Amino acid sequence: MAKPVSIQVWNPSGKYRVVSTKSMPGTRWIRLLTDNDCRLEICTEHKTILSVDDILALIGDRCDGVIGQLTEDWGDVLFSALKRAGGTVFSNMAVGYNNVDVEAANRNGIAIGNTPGVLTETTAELAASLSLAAARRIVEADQFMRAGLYDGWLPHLFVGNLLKGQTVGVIGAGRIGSAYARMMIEGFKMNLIYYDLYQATRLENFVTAYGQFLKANGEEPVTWKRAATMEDVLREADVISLHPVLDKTTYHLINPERLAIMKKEAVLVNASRGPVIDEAALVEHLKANPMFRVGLDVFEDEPYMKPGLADMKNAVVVPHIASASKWTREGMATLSALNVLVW
Ligand SMILES: NC(=O)c1ccc[n+]([C@@H]2O[C@H](COP(=O)([O-])OP(=O)(O)OC[C@H]3O[C@@H](n4cnc5c(N)ncnc54)[C@H](O)[C@@H]3O)[C@@H](O)[C@H]2O)c1
Ligand SMILES: O=C(O)[C@H](O)CO
Repeated sequence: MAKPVSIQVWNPSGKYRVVSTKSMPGTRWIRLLTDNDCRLEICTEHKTILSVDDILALIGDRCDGVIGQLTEDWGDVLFSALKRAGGTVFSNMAVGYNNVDVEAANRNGIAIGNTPGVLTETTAELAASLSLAAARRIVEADQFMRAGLYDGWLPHLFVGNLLKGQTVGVIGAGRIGSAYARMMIEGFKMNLIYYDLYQATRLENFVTAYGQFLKANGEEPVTWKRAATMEDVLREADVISLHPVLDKTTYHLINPERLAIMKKEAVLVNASRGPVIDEAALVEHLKANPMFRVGLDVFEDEPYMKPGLADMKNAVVVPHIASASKWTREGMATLSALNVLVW
């Protein structure tokens, strides 16, 4: 028997019972559900990551739909419990759904929702921020100032990488990868090399048109190249940002062999999913190559970092905040509620 978990109830007399495993930003999502005859139960347990048992207790004997989080393990146990409780929908408050066993959901007749689009620009902006922070050593320099170590301008102090005219590499040129590429191209006049299973035609057309615009204005045009292999991107790019989905084709996509072919002074950014990088191998690479820098929003064993990573000055690390703007998080919450309602 699962232990009961604490909840807050909205619209207690609502016909449909919807559970949200976390409180989410804004109030629009709550209004959407309560206006549509849902009794909403929001888990208020002081625990960052809920266990399968906690969620089983939340689902209980009768539940029409659940809004859940990327930190939860949505597999057969939860989907069959939701089905037994009369549920038809699980809405993941994230675009990435590697925490969801889609086959198990299908077997149990549960529809799945995710939240693409509303987080594209916010996530791309964080990837761009990490690119700059790593290239220009912002965090190291900030720590140096706060430690009272600055005693005057010096020619060698925190020398980093210039982006203008360099090559930005994107692996996974979908919504976020393409938005990030545009930011780096428009903002810093970088040339693009990308690898994806599919052609990013709109992105290519944008770079072509922007290159023509620059040329017409007497500036060096930017260029694009679709790489035949991921290795081509790793070899050629000065800044590489990872934006693929996490699945078995992208697990440890960055491994020791691929790290070894990257430029010694390259910047590597990951705002996709932690396991896309072999993080232990990355720590070794950072130790051996002090001019190689990374910006990481995601980690292989979240919330933990692999031993040694926190000590590396050439790593900028933030706690999975790429989609954390107010507008986006409220949008994700709204979309999560709508995904429940359409079912
Ligand atoms: N850090 C965060 O907070 C955060 C926020 C949003 C999204 N994400 C992650 O970013 C991912 C991408 O989101 P999106 O909205 O751009 O999705 P998307 O589906 O638009 O883009 C993913 C791209 O990856 C490509 N891809 C798939 N397998 C590949 C492979 N083996 N090699 C190269 N490319 C491959 C796809 O073809 C697609 O173009 C999500 O799945 C999620 O895991 C993380
Ligand atoms: O996949 C996602 O949406 C992120 O990791 C959180 O926004």
